[in-house]
Amino acid sequence: MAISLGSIADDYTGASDLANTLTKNGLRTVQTVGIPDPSLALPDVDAVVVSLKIRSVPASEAVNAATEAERWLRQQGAGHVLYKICSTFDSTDAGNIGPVTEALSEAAGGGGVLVTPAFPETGRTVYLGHLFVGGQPLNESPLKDHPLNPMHDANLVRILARQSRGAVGLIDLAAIAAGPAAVKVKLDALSTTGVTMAIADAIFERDLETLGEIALETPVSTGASGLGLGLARALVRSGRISASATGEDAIRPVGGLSAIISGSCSKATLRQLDVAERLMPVLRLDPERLLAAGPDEIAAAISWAGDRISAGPVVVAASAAPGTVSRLQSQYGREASGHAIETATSIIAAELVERGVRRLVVAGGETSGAAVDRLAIPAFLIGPEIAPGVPVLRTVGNTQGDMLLALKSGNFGGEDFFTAALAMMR
Ligand SMILES: Nc1ncnc2c1ncn2[C@@H]1O[C@H](COP(=O)(O)OP(=O)(O)OP(=O)(O)O)[C@@H](O)[C@H]1O
Ligand SMILES: O=C(O)[C@@H](O)C(=O)CO
Repeated sequence: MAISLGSIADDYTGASDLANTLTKNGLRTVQTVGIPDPSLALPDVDAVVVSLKIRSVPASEAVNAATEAERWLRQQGAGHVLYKICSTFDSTDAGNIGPVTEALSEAAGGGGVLVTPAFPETGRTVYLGHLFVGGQPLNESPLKDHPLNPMHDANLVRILARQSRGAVGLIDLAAIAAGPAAVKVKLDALSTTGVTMAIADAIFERDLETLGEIALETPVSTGASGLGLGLARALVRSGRISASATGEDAIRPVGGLSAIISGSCSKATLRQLDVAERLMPVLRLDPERLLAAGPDEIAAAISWAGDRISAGPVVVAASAAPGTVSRLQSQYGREASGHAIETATSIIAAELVERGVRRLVVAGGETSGAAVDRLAIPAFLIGPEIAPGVPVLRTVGNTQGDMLLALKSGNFGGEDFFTAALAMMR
């Protein structure tokens, strides 16, 4: 297998979002969970997205995991490696976007790296280095209340500079509108002044097509699904790939029971849970009790779900509104509470799979990572799209047999997302 494009995703929902975009743009794509064991038979594909869980870990850990994945992707033939970050630039002043991007670039011999989280299909645009989420600057959007990385600055040049060793520049919309040659001139000019990473503006898909063409000439880029779209279209335009992917094969029915697990506290997920409550049984976990009386609260949730699940899908959610989340965090600490809740939701997910769940929806990037790790699923084939950024996934090499999953990024999906997902997972 020689692949054309490699990607390292900093969380699992982000990986499936990117894999969805690559598939929609014609690239046969597989999503692996970490670096796959050599014994895992992967299908013949154009692109591999390695899912890591490195968005909220210490920077040195993220750098080590990402550089190891980069080495493996190069061994598979990847000429270009995209570091997939969140379209809302989820990170803190300690990292990890800057440190990982710099490490990947150094491993590939250096040179200026294009960085853009723009993903216009989901309302993420970048103008003069400022990230907008829908109509709001990042720091006024719901991301200001994110449980793990509250975003209080919309200026990506500033944010990236705070977490990086090298200088950060800007490639503005004027350069991008002038086409690939102008972007290349600007990137080269910035590199000669010592800039190692350049935030690139992008508002429309055509901007990302321009960026994709130039990124493909470099060994490494950093961005969200929008840049993936640009790279995929550039590969197809160049004739290196024949755009044959459809995703239909991945959606063959698996049967079994179905369940939804949510640890996402994003505004979109909270609304989706309210809507689901009218249609199916929803258990709201008590996070306070989860932290104080962990195993008992987990056992009670498993028993509640076990009593209902043969009659239809059930939802188990730790999700709460920003005020409740910050009260819990001030009592137990941000990382400790997040980690304890992820552990609880992943145990509940695994127990439900033990009891026959084969169709599983998980909401939240960290929550999905913890659940998929506990289930020890090695890889996914990418099926059709449920909502922008969220495909149906079919397990590859899963010891429990074939399962269908949907890993939903917190802010993605319409208010009926959960029923829409289950309707596509038979
Ligand atoms: N009630 C709660 N109080 C405090 N933290 C919570 C609560 N419920 C869930 N969490 C934690 O909040 C974090 C939510 O992060 P997660 O990445 O899963 O969702 P998200 O941020 O909405 O999704 P994404 O990263 O895909 O946008 C997790 O660490 C989870 O354990
Ligand atoms: O890019 C996005 O917004 C998502 O794929 C994601 O990474 C959220 O966790």
